[in-house]
Amino acid sequence: MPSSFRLGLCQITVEPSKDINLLSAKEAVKNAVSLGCSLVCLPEMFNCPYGNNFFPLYAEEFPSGETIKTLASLAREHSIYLVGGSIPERDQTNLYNSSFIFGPNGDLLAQHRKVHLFDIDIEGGITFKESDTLSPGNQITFFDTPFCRVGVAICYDIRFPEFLRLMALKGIQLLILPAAFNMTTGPAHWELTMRARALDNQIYVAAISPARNPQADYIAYGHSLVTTPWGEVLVQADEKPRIITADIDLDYLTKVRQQLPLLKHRREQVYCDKK
Ligand SMILES: NC(=O)CC(=O)C(=O)O
Repeated sequence: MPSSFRLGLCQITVEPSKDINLLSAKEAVKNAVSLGCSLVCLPEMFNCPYGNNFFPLYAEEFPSGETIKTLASLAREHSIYLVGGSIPERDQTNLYNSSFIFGPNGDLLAQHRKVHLFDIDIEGGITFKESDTLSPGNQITFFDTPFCRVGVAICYDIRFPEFLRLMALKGIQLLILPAAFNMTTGPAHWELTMRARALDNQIYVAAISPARNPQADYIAYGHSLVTTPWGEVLVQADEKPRIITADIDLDYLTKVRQQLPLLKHRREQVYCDKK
């Protein structure tokens, strides 16, 4: 099993046109591959502006949707693992915020439906209610590669430590998080939350945002980043369209876990004790 590999994060701008978004995604994935990446990731809602008025209009069904077919053929064409950010997915009468993950032969390896819906109302900041149009998923998601076990969650899911701990206990070593924090929560919590989840689970965390688009109703923060199992930021973009890469080193992860054995030192019985 190779002990390191290169990860590519495609921070593309999301426009009102789905066609333009698919072209940007294709171009960015091609560029990430030319930089030597074998696992490539796109942002949350990369084919659709982030808004309840857009989700039903841009939603696609598996496997016939245009974006879904594009992702499968991109993975096959470049022979890569592709975490297809997320898109609005229609399944009968429900809509989900879903990530489709494809392997090097273009087969679907996993699908994650955002579990924690972003229903918030921050005074002087931002109000959003995903549950006006979306339904929640109900499970954790991970898949295996020749390099390591990879977990996938979407944006607000990262704020729930119990959820990430479940994934860590299933053996994930890298979390891929398509995400779109905003101009209120991004500056306050983006880096802190990614570093905290990486540190407490001793995993790599890669969070992929859309580039900041000041014309959008919902303005994404940008700053896609990768953190190490030690809680450091390995690489971070600014707010512009960028491709960033990171070499994920599984020997380093093992060393951190050996020297500071947090997962082994858990006292589950104490945590479950009901007084
Ligand atoms: N957009 C989200 O799902 C989450 C977010 O912006 C935040 O947690 O902050």
